[in-house]
Amino acid sequence: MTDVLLVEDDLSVREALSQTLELADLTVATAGSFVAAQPRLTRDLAGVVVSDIRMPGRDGFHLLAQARAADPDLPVILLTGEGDVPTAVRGMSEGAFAFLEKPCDPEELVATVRQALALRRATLAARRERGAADGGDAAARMLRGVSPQSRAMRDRARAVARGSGAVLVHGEPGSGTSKVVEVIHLLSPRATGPFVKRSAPGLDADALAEAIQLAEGGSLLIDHIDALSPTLQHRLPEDGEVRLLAATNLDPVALTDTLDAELFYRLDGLRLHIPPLRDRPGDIPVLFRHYLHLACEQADLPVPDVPPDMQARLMARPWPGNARGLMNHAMRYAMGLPDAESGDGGTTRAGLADRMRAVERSILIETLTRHRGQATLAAQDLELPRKTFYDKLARHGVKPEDYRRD
Ligand SMILES: Nc1ncnc2c1ncn2[C@@H]1O[C@H](COP(=O)(O)OP(=O)(O)OP(=O)(O)O)[C@@H](O)[C@H]1O
Repeated sequence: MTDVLLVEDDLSVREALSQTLELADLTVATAGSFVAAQPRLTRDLAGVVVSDIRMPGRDGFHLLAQARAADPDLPVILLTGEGDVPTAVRGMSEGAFAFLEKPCDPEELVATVRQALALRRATLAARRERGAADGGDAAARMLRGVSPQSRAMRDRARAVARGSGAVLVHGEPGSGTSKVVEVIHLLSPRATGPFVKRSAPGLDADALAEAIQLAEGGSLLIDHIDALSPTLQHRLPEDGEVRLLAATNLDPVALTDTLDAELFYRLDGLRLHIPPLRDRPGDIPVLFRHYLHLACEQADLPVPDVPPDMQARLMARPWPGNARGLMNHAMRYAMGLPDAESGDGGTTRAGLADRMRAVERSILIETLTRHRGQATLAAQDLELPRKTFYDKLARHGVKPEDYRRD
């Protein structure tokens, strides 16, 4: 398998670069021209491309265009003469992954290639995953991610679902704890029974009793179990009619402070941990693209390109809000809004009117979703007269009944 396809017409430079890469344990295939490289530029190429710009005949820009035509996600690193800023700017605007000046600093070359390769591997794994997800189970369909951690998490969810005792899912805020709990229910023999979800903060005895009744034959999720009052901890369902599934954003060790020992050990029997997104960067491009597609679909906007260098930057960020933070970021990107976290100017793909329209549409949908499709409540929430609200819905082709949940 090739890690790097190196395209360089000068034999001595080609050999020197090859050696640098091979010393870093990278597998290199070489080509002396565009024509020699062309047949290898395919969607399946498991490596990345490093190419000189100035070559007799078709140059590095032709090669970049050819690579992007074969696969827009294929990272291409271009090499140019010292101080050639206009060429570098052109290369980046045409979608190069990175630009390096010759003679290359070996460390910088290797680091850039490794970064591009990590992205390439994540892209190819995501494609395989997408192929496998069609027709897969709830874990494959609902829990996106191609990292080994995500695979292990899906397997663990399947194993936990087969059990019958209470379950504890823990992970940082926004990492997907409630989503994973839902998947566990859907994979369990109780999948045909109800799935009832209640959040511990603010839950009182009557509401809990009602939830237990509703969940008969199915599962009850108590989200943020750490906030459940001591009295209610004794009123949770016993194993039997209702399966208790709990989620928390705390470390289980901290739960011993707030949970009754008996409940703690009951939950401790089947535990599942969701690693933070920063520990599984391979999942970032997949999740980002997934949410970008959803956001564009919702706002009725064309799906923008996600250039490889942007994907690499996303992978390098710490994502304190985990999957939820990434999802918000994808929504903002879809609408061409500035990036709140990195402070850059964002994109200006759509004109102001289009972006305002997209924002309005997404606020209408979000409000309707929150009020479970009840137009009157949504209109009140947005402080709009009913008629104005309905006019806006009609203009955006949004139907309240699509958001109704009973
Ligand atoms: N692996 C994943 N694939 C697809 N979507 C995911 C994944 N993990 C999380 N999400 C999405 O991220 C968002 C946050 O997930 P969820 O609400 O389950 O997080 P949480 O840990 O319960 O957060 P909190 O406890 O802060 O409310 C949801 O919209 C969820 O669908």
